[in-house]
Amino acid sequence: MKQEGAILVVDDNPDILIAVKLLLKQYYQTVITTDNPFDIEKLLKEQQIEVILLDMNFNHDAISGQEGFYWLKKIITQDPAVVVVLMTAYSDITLAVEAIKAGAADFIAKPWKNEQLQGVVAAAFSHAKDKQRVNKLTRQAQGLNQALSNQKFEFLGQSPAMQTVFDTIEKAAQTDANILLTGESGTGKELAAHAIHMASNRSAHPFIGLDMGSLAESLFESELFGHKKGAFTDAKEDRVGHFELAHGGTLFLDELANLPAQQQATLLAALQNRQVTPVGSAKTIDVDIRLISATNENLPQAVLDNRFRQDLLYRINTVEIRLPPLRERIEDIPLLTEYYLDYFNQKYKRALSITPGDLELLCRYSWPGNVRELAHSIERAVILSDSEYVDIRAVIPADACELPGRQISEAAAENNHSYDTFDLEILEQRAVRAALKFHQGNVTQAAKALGLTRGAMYRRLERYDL
Ligand SMILES: Nc1ncnc2c1ncn2[C@@H]1O[C@H](COP(=O)(O)OP(=O)(O)OP(=O)(O)O)[C@@H](O)[C@H]1O
Repeated sequence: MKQEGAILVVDDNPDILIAVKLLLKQYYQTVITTDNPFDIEKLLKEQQIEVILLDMNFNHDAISGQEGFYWLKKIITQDPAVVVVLMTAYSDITLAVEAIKAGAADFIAKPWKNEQLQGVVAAAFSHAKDKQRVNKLTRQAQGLNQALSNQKFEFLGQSPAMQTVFDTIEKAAQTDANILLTGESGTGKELAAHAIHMASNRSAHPFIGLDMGSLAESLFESELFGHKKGAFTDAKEDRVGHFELAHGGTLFLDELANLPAQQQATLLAALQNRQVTPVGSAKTIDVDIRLISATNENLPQAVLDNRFRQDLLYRINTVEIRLPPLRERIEDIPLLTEYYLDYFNQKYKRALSITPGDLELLCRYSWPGNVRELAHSIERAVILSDSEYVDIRAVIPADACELPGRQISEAAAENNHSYDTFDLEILEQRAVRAALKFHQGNVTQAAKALGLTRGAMYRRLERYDL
């Protein structure tokens, strides 16, 4: 079987070109030849070339090898990943050393034995593959660092609605299916995307997110597919696109509902072909990604309104997961409150608690900004508090505090405990411990909260060895 990849042979002698081609095409998929070194630049732009066999003298009678050095430098500047082997009829050891110092991988003297040429080309090829691998890894690592530096929270929930979400995530994560996450802003779509990635067999590879909503139209292709240096005025360096960064891993495209028609078509083509072409390059790059998309819009409606391509919707929503708004799962509010109170207590070096009355307020409020708003409200409350308790009234809208209340949300309170036992003695012991913790060891207050006299409380402390 022939090895994948391409070799370019550049020599002004047509007999040599024919001889090398006949030999190498038995082993390599693509062997290109040219007698004109001015073709090199164009050929390198048009396709991926791993190895170049380069003559050192192109003018008749030239023997210094200077031309070979000139073209060698040009090639290395244009594509540092290409491996160059220099050839000359007038070999001498000094030239060989100089060529290698100038960046050639090897040097071969004409006339050569076929086995010798084959050996040198095979070594150059494996060197080229290594270079490509290192290049790709370096570029992925840059993207990874960026992705990892984002602070991520735990993805929590104990309501039945969230249990369904977790179950679907677990099932879908094992497959390579494209997943569409829907739900209002702040319901946790990005956290869900992370959770899917971490539960998948792509978790050792990058998770790369891109917010399409904040992407300037002119940067769309460059951000997604990358660009070559000089492709447009601001392209000062080569840039790796998000598709390529996510190779082997997960690409998360957030807020993709408002893409203009042209960009929808471009995105669809990349997803269908599993290939991208950086701006300013003619070479395509194969990409292996799992796509997770997110939107807070109703995409089927957008299709009916002719704002979103139906074929793109079918491509991205193999599995659809809806993140329910927080007001549909108030059972999650106590758990989330406890988590964020802990988190911000640590962050701001405080030890604040929340009163049952304030927890009730949180459970009654409708949270239009969902969990993000809850987390921000708790952070503000921690920052503003002067006492040992957070003051929720100071951070949620005044009219929300005046709502006729259920007493502390019963659903919330009940679901905050998952019963692994109904043994009353064990439950009582846990309640006593929890009350003590809540009142920071103050026995009188804990007894009052439990509806016990101080005497009854002390008997229980003794019985449970607390
Ligand atoms: N289930 C959850 N558990 C813990 N925190 C959560 C949860 N859901 C959301 N959050 C919090 O809310 C914030 C917003 O979540 P996320 O960015 O995932 O929402 P989103 O649905 O992607 O929002 P948008 O549509 O605005 O991009 C997170 O940073 C996190 O603090």
